[in-house]
Amino acid sequence: MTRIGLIGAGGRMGRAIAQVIAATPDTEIAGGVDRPDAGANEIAPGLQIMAQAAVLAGQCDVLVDFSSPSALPENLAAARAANTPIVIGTTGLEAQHHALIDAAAAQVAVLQAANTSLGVNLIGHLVREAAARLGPDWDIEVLEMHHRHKVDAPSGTGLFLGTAAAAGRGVDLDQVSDRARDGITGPRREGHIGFAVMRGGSVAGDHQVVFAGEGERIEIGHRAETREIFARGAVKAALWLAGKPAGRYWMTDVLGLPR
Ligand SMILES: NC(=O)C1=CN([C@@H]2O[C@H](COP(=O)(O)OP(=O)(O)OC[C@H]3O[C@@H](n4cnc5c(N)ncnc54)[C@H](O)[C@@H]3O)[C@@H](O)[C@H]2O)C=CC1
Ligand SMILES: O=C(O)C1=N[C@H](C(=O)O)C[C@H](O)C1
Repeated sequence: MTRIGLIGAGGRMGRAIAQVIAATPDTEIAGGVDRPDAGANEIAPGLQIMAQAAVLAGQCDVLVDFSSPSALPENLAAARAANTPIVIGTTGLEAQHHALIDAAAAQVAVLQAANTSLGVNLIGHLVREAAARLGPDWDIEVLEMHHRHKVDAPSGTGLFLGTAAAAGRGVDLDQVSDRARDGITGPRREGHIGFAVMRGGSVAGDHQVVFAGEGERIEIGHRAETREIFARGAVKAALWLAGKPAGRYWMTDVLGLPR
């Protein structure tokens, strides 16, 4: 039996993951953590949501964190103190968060993934391949749309796909990223990777990478029809990570895809 501790348990993903755990053999919810003021009381009948990740970390085999970037330092500290592996699905992470993840991964198993679905991780590979094979005269744009409640932009997945495209070209995304265009922008900057963001309704997550050449266009995309696909991937990742030695792992390791 693998006991999973859920951080962000009262949120949309926390609740979706709890449902997948309940339907997965030999897996159970050890408990859940959320902000005391979030208004969520029970993660499942009789299983109270608690406030401290440090307590939960000592009661489970693996932590799964879909909460907020501001919670990450405390969650990583809890994982380290209890020597409990942790899956991080939270997005909106910045350089300082990745530095904390790297430091934690020296001591405990950490898997961070902006998107835990099979489909997105597969297209990440296809995008890198396409970018590597197409010349610099093919302009690359990343488009994404999400539900009206999403708080970070571009999405973690959009940035993951942009990073894959940049890696295919052998460049650093930070050096070539165009995140916002407004007003008299001037012509497109050669070699840059653009991002366009839409928010509205209940969209679970749409992503498209467009390679625009002279007279033709290639589009590699993915549409999430339900957040259950992320929840299934998160549980799969947790079961894979439980018991692993310290290190930084990737969703591609779980899915048997090239890194
Ligand atoms: N990796 C993936 O495949 C996916 C990642 N996400 C990401 O997961 C995160 C959560 O998404 P949703 O569930 O839609 O958001 P949500 O807002 O519904 O849930 C987040 C939960 O975390 C809780 N939380 C916030 N700060 C906390 C803290 N300091 N300690 C404990 N709990 C805290 C909130 O109270 C809330 O209940 C976002 O960053 C989102 O982008 C979402 C879907 C898929
Ligand atoms: O907030 C969401 O909902 C999602 N967030 C992740 C992201 O930022 O890429 C993954 C998925 O697209 C849904």
